[in-house]
Formats: sequence, C-alpha cells, structure tokens
Amino acid sequence: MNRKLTATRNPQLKISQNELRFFTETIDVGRISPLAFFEAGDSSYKDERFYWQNADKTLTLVGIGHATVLTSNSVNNRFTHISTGWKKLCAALIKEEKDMEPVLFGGFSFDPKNKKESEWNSFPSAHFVVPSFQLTIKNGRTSISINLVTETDDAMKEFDRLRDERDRLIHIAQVEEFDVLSKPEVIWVEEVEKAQYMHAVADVTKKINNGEAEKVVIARSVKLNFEQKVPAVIALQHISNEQQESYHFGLQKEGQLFFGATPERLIEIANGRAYSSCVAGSSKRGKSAAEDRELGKELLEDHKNKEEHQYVVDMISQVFQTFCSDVEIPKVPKLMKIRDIQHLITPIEGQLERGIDIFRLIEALHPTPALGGVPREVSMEIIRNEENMDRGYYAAPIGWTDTSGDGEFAVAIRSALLDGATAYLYAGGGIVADSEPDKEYEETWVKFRPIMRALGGKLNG
Ligand SMILES: C=C(O[C@H]1C=CC=C(C(=O)O)[C@@H]1O)C(=O)O
Repeated sequence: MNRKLTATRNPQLKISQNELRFFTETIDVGRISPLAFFEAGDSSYKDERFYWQNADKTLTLVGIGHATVLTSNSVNNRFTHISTGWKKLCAALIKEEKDMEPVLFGGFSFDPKNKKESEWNSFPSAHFVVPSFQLTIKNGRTSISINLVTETDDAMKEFDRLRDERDRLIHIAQVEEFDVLSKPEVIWVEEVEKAQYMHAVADVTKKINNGEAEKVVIARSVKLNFEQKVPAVIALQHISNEQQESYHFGLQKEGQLFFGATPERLIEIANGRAYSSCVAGSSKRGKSAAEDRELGKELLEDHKNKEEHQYVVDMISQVFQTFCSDVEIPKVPKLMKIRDIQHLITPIEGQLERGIDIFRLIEALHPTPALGGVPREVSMEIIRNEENMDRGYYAAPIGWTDTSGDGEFAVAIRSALLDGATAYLYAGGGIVADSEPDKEYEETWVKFRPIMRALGGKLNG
C-alpha cells in the first residue's frame, strides 16, 4: 500500500467529529477484464453492482457494493433530490490529485405518475449509488477506487477492511477462470398484451389525426421464460460482444438486473461542454450492401420518418438554446447504422452555462419526443391511458456523473429487466399521422433483436 497515502489520509480518517466525509483512494491495476471484475463481486454483492461502457468505448465503469445510495420516490422533485444529495456528498469529498473522480451511477423511471403493480415494484422513481469499489478504464488507464462515505469518528479500520476486500476482488478477477458463457435456453415467449398494443397504435393514430397530439411513442413488452435462472454476467457478456456500437449498461437491484444496449445518448457533459443526440426514425438493415444503401437513402428522404425525427431535433435544440451558448445543430440528419437497424441521427452540442448540472439538463430533456411525444404532457397522458403497462426504467435516463460535474446519460432503450428465470423486454416506436399498426408492430420486433439475441431468443423482424 502506498505509504504517502497512509500517512496523509489516516489523520483525516480519524477526525473526531460526526460529520459527513467521503473518502476515495485509487490504485492503478494492470489490464483487467471489466466483466471478470463484475463477476468477482457475484457471491457477496449480487444486488449491488453496475456496469457501464460508452458507445465509443473510451470509458468503462464497474461498480461493486454500495458506499451510499441516493433514491427518490418523488413524482415532481426526483431530479432535484438526487442533485442535492450528490452536491452534499461532493462537498464532503477528500481526494488526492492522482485519485479518480468517484462516480454516482443510476437511473430514473420513465414516468413516476404511472407507477403500477408490476415487475418494477422494487425500482423507485430515482435510484443512484456510489460504489464501494469502482473500476474505471479510461484513456488506457485501468484503476480501482475505494469509496467510503462515513460519519463515524474513526473510519480507519473500515478503510483497511475495504483495502483487503478490494485486493480479494482484484485477485479473483485476475486469477480465476472466466469464459464466455453460453446463452440461456428460452422455453417460452409471451407477447404481453399484443392486441392492446395494436389497438393503441390505431387509436393514437386517430387521436393524432384529430389534432389531439402531433406524435406519441407507443411501446410494448415481450416476456421470455428460461429453463434456468440467468446469471447477470451472461446477459452483459453477450450484449458487449454483439452490440459493439451501442452503450452497454447493467444495474442490479433486489435480485433483478436492468440491462441493455442502447444507441441513444441523452446528454453528456465533458469539461463544461454539453452533447446530445437526436435519434428517431428507423429502417431495417438491408440483406446486401446495395439494399442497405437503398434503405438508408429512402430513410433520409421519407416524410414520416423525417417528421418523427424533426420533433426530437426541435425539442432538444430548444433545451440547448436555454442552457447553452455556442449551440451547434446540423441542418440535416445523418444515418446511424447499427447491427439490426438504421436510424436518423442529429448530434447537438453547446457550451453549458455555469451552475447548470447534469440533473438539470436531464429534467429538461426527459422524455424527448423520441420516447414520449409532442406536446409532452398530452402525449404522456395518452401513453398512460393507452399502453396499460409501467415502463419502469425502460426509455428513461441511465448513466453516471462524477465529482467534477462531468457525466453521461443514455436513453435506456433496447433493454430488458432480467428477473431470475424471466426477462421482460421492451420496445416502441414513434406514432405520427400516417403510422400503420402492422408496420409499427414489425418495427418493434427489429428493436427487440439486440436483447433477444443476447438472451438466446428467436429473432423476428
Ligand atoms: C422507442 C424506441 O426507439 C426510439 C428511438 C429511436 C427510434 C425510434 C423510432 O424510430 O420510432 C424511437 O423513437 C425503442 O427502441 O424502444
């Protein structure tokens, strides 16, 4: 153990006042597989782990154990609750320059006004954790931090215990065998409320044609039942291997794993600059390069898809004009090609005003019309009435922020809740005036494919 660290930190660990302190200590480790590290926590921290890898693979985070948990059950103030709790922790941080910034990782539910008795019962409207053990792979550096949030007079003993535990986890991750595990065996697929979904799409199209809304995103769920309980690491391994161009995330809570491979960034803050991506409008991939090019060209010119996309660009642009200067918005969308689907994408960026944190931006952005609709409140009410399900954390913000204020949240689509030997998959699509139920239904199958593939299900669409 680093001597300087022991000499300089232990006096702080021994402050004899009952005040909040947030200690962190980072060591560099050699190359270590992030999923092997995740798995090393399996026996002792099953329900207290998270996994994150950004789409361009420049950042991987794994969290094991809870230094502290911030949750909110509020309907109207959940973003402020989490932001305030995090600011209080940041003010108590004791850190040296060489230490990594500790992270707060978690997510929000899609719509706290639509909390229903469902598979999401144990997920509050906001759930965030500071991990006890934080693996960070960034810019070629792999490090592991211990985080300790305490109010006890003498935290020295506890910190020494955490150091031993960290070394045990590293040892397991580096030494024990860790193979790619085979996919689970699906025994039964249930399309939850298919008739309700088809009816909802037709009804919403009618409502839009009657002028009640301009765009509404309608989603549905498919339930997979497996031969045996599916370990969390299997789901994460397979999405990581198979959905290279997406964000990968996993959040465990009370025996369940919410995980996914989403292509959609909601917001990133890096060094005071903010970045978002408008992703809406979809077409399948072609069977050959020529067909794929043709489908892409059609998508770029298709009126319905361009309209669906523009609602998202208008709304995100407005938020950026409110909170940023020097806003850059390309005039026309590009194609985003991922394994199963191609989307229209317009990246937006700007210089963030001082004093605006990532939670303020998430509150302003969520839900964008890529997941909610236009106008926002009207479409949310339509979703509540038409979908007959609780979306839980599907289609909602998931991600991290750190003690410097940087952070990134993705939109948790292409996702599922894994609960023992059952998985609930979710997918939806933007409904506008000329949408057709059969085509929308087909499109949801395409959007189920990443998770279906990872979990060994049959690929439709
Ligand atoms: C609602 C989903 O996708 C959204 C994101 C991109 C494209 C979409 C679309 O073309 O409809 C959806 O707005 C989903 O994947 O479940």
